[in-house]
Amino acid sequence: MRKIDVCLSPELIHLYDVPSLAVVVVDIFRATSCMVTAFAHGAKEIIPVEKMDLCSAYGAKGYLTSAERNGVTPAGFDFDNSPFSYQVDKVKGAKICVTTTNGTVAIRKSRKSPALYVGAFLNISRVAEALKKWEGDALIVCAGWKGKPNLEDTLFAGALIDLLHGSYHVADDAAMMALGTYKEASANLMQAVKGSSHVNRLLGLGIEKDISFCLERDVYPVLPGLRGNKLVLK
Ligand SMILES: O=C(O)[C@H](CS(=O)(=O)O)OP(=O)(O)O
Repeated sequence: MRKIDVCLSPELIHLYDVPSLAVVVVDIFRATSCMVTAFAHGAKEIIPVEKMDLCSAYGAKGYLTSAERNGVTPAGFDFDNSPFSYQVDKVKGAKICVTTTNGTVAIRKSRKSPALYVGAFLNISRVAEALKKWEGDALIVCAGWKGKPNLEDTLFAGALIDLLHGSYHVADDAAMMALGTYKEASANLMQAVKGSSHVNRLLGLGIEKDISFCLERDVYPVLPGLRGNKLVLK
């Protein structure tokens, strides 16, 4: 049977043979939740970049721009890092360039995967369907926070592995840990993330509604994936 593993932080990605694996990149709070929301509202493509000046350069070429560092958006960009900001008409048909603290770093480090998908609770069943069709092994890459693992991305990894029961074997301890953590928390994810470092940071910014929205399951049946340097709908 195929194997599925979890990379708990992009800092650990050198331990995995990414070019041979389908990869699901996840940054629940909030980059991949925003990307899924943007595609569900009609975005045509999203270019993830690591540097803010490159994001601005895409703006000069006609892209809408989204930037965030430490939860805050500097002046001069079109979107912040809230999924609610993408639920607007101007997203329809838009080409968007995005840079965030953690999520876009995880995507760049995973880009050699032959099948890279963007995952969130918002589209988790759609991602599971794609992995069921993939014929090889798979890896869930958690964006974490500045190189450290985090709870919410680990919970997503466990939830996805749970959905793939019978299709994939758990490959290693990180995947076992994610699955066990999710099973313990699944009855009330909001309760489970209370007190976690990322939730505390976001609460400090006054954005509690983002937290509960990003934990909702299967709101948007869309599957963003990487083609070249762009995320597009698969
Ligand atoms: O805006 C977010 O949710 C985070 C900000 S921070 O890293 O927690 O300060 O960025 P993301 O890249 O989406 O993790």
